[in-house]
Amino acid sequence: MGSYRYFEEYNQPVTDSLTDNYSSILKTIGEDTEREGIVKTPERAAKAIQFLTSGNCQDPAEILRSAMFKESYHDMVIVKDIELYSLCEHHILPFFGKAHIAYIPNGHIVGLSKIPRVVDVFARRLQVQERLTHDILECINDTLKPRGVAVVIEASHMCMMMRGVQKQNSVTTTSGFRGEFEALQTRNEFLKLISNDLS
Ligand SMILES: Nc1nc2c(ncn2[C@@H]2O[C@H](COP(=O)(O)OP(=O)(O)OP(=O)(O)O)[C@@H](O)[C@H]2O)c(=O)[nH]1
Ligand SMILES: [Zn+2]
Repeated sequence: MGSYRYFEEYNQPVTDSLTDNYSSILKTIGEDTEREGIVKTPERAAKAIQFLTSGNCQDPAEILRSAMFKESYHDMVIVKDIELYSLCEHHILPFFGKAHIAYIPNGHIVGLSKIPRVVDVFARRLQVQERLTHDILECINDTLKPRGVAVVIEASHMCMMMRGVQKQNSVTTTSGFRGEFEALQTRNEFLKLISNDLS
């Protein structure tokens, strides 16, 4: 691990406050908060939601800057099939899927693991898929200043599956392109490579 500090500990006053709130939610939906299986649930949920929103207090640009290396390689770098789990800001229900990210270096490459870490920082916030896509795109563009950057996210939304419209198989795709990926040929090369079509 580089010098950057990732999520390590829960904030006790925040945990206490969330625990009280989850306890009243459970009572409101008719649960007995003293029964064995549930007695510790408010605290567990308090910790879970802190972890799932921990990206709010992390700086993704700092993560990238912590592992940027001077290098003359100037062809496409693709990290694909990065699994992501986020929470939709409308229902606080999960959406999950994959991110595919590419950039074309402009004097600097970045430590490969830092790309999924940036995805996690933006995913661990209340999000919509469109903003998540652009957050990742702009962060890599502004920090690494590559010749181009591309982000594609494919995700399923639990708020459309477990409730509401109840569609189990729909997948939402969002994308963003900057710099050299705005040219059709480069963009198509990236899209072909992430589609597993290597012919
Ligand atoms: N654009 C976008 N919409 C999202 C995302 N996540 C959830 N939504 C949508 O947010 C919308 C909120 O609409 P509302 O009509 O206020 O909420 P609702 O009554 O719960 O809507 P239904 O889900 O249709 O029952 C819904 O259409 C959701 O499908 C996202 O990442 N991007
Ligand atoms: Zn939702």
